[in-house]
Amino acid sequence: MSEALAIDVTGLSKSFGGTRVVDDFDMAVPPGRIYGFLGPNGSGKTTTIRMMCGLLKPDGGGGTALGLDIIRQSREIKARVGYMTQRFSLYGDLTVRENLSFMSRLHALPKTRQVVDQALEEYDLAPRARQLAANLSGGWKQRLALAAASLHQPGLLLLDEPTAGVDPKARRDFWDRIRRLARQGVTVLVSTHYMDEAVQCDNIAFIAYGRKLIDAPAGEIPSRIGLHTIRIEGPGLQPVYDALENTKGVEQIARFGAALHISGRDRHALEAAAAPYRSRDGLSVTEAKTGLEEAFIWLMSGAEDNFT
Ligand SMILES: Nc1ncnc2c1ncn2[C@@H]1O[C@H](COP(=O)(O)OP(=O)(O)OP(=O)(O)O)[C@@H](O)[C@H]1O
Repeated sequence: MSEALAIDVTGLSKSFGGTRVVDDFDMAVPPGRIYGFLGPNGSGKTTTIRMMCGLLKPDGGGGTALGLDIIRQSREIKARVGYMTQRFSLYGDLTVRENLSFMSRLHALPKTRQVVDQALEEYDLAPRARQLAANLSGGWKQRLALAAASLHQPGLLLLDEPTAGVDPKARRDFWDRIRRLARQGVTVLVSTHYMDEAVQCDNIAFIAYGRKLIDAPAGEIPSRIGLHTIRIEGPGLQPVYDALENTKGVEQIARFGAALHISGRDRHALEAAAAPYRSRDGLSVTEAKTGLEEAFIWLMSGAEDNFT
């Protein structure tokens, strides 16, 4: 069935200088999915993504990307991958049009002018066609980078923290475009540290110290971990924070604006920890839905405890 999957890899491993940075990694991604990769710095997200797309040879394991063997057919896969990094990787001293024309030639696309005109139109870049790329704002730079990365109509799009430092509206526009590409069948792999990028993904793989700790639809992650959360809201929360930090049943405590979110896997112990505050004047104690953010903070600190 591997033809039907955009990515189908098993047992991938990679070491650098004797240190194993990816260990026994499996993944199956259907086409048209937006897959987010989260995890601490240096946990192996980029290395994993690069191996899955034939950009880096694994030491062990194997599989297919777009139905092609990631080791033997890496050259063919590379031609069908679009790559966008968080750094602006185009030429600042070329215009928007010149950058796209350059990319078109790099991919040896027929009818460069037509392809470039179409991309300028599709990405609303036509009014800026003659502007130097260096002079574009952050949001427009990312839009140009996405237009350039998808010019050759790749089946796989790799995004490395694509909207870092971009304003909220430009982020929203950017993600609308990513979803449009996914609807057209493009499989998107995103490595990110940003919660607002993570929530845009269909599935999320959480990677720590080279191992995949969870791989699930974004909405299912909190329940898969089995984390419960209680919200305590009101004035003067610092003493409450200090007391709950060391209370049995409270595995995690985090500030959310003017509230505290306490989380733990043992619901009864968590409720018992919060109980004394229910009767405190001015405090409101309510059950809250565990969000992705709490789930990731929990996964992240668990990974630190287990692997460092
Ligand atoms: N070409 C390389 N040579 C040597 N070490 C490398 C190489 N590429 C990555 N590493 C090391 O492998 C580890 C994993 O790196 P990787 O970039 O895959 O992590 P990451 O999860 O993407 O990190 P970040 O979130 O910081 O981008 C790091 O310790 C990194 O320094």
